[in-house]
Amino acid sequence: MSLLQLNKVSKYKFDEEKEWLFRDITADISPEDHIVLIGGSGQGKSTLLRIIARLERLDDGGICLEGKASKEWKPQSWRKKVSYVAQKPVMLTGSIKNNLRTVSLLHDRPFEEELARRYMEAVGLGQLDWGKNAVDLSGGEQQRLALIRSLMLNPDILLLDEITSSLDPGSKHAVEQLLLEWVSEASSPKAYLWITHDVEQARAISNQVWFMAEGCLLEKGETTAFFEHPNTKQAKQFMSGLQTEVVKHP
Ligand SMILES: Nc1ncnc2c1ncn2[C@@H]1O[C@H](COP(=O)(O)OP(=O)(O)OP(=O)(O)O)[C@@H](O)[C@H]1O
Repeated sequence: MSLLQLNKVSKYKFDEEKEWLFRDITADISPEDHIVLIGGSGQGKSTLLRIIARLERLDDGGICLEGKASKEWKPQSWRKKVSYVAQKPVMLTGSIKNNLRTVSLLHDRPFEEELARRYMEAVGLGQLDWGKNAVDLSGGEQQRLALIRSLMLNPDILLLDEITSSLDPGSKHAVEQLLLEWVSEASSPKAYLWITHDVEQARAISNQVWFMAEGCLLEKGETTAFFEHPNTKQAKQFMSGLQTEVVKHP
């Protein structure tokens, strides 16, 4: 059963007249899909995530959630079910507590303080004073707070844009563990679509891979199969580039 469908989703580059950034992306997200979205820089991965989050418009094609076209959904109802965590987190004004509460209140959900404390502890933010101004947090602390804000909404699909890019290895591992627990302990199935450039992370946290190259979704497949036997020469080249990087920067 598919939860979200992308049907020929296409986007123009914004600085090039009528040149496609990507074209005809057709794919499904099912309730228990844990997908990593990988590909070279500038392929449009973040743009695709922002389109799915309805923060940017598409130029062609369509998206359905629960079988209903996006234009039939109010943006707020959509965002209760599909929550986006940006690579560069945007903090709401005021305290950490205000950040944790506001999103729940905006979406008509009660604020579950106990749960917020458990999530904060799980990602190593248990010691923070909730009265502290959120904009004064470090980049890595803001990334984790933004993630927890989204988890508090209990969405069906999380869209995660390189959310561990500013984190030390221990904090990165803690975030991965929290997300794995979140999907395994939830009372209803949870999906995520996670952009990462970290192959080890991709293998650890996904059961599906989407690979973007040459302006399209060139490969989709089960994680182990993709990493062991990529089908396209572009995916093989991409993976060998990553291995060279690992050798250069062990
Ligand atoms: N709204 C937009 N419309 C069209 N083009 C965009 C838009 N936003 C970004 N771009 C351009 O598209 C390209 C891809 O950007 P994007 O950040 O989506 O790629 P990415 O695959 O996520 O890259 P990276 O892995 O480096 O983060 C960039 O050249 C950017 O300038």
